Amino acid sequence: MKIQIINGPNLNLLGLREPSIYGSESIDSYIEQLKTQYSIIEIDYYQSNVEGELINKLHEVGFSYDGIILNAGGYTHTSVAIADAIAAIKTPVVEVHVSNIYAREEYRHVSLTGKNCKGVLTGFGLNGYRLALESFLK
Ligand SMILES: O=C1C[C@@](O)(C(=O)O)C[C@@H](O)[C@@H]1O
Repeated sequence: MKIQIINGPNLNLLGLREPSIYGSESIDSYIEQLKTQYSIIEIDYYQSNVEGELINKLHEVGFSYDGIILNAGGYTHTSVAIADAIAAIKTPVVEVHVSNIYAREEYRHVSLTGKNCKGVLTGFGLNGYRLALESFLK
């Protein structure tokens, strides 16, 4: 089984960025733990701060991988183009947010991308990535 994790803008700074909201664990060490814990799954990790690069990655893996876990960061609330890319590909996408977007500013309550996803996990911290991974095993 091949799973692609895609993180969008500012998520390279997880661990450093607003730790009261996003926690203090770095994403790189978290991904390493996931790879160790789920060694039977091929887990690839990609991060970009650039909208078009996220779309290119969705196209690249979206016809061959078994699942995509996407945290599009702030683009979640603004990007028609990423929502269209999710609709265009074959691989199911699970959307993840580290924070609970519904408990935050009103402009974060709308996810343009979530509608085209298999499901959305929000507010479980970094554990959301593991829960999303588990959802592909069932
Ligand atoms: O960059 C992010 C991170 C986020 O996607 C999350 O993981 O909680 C929530 C978004 O509103 C925000 O812009």
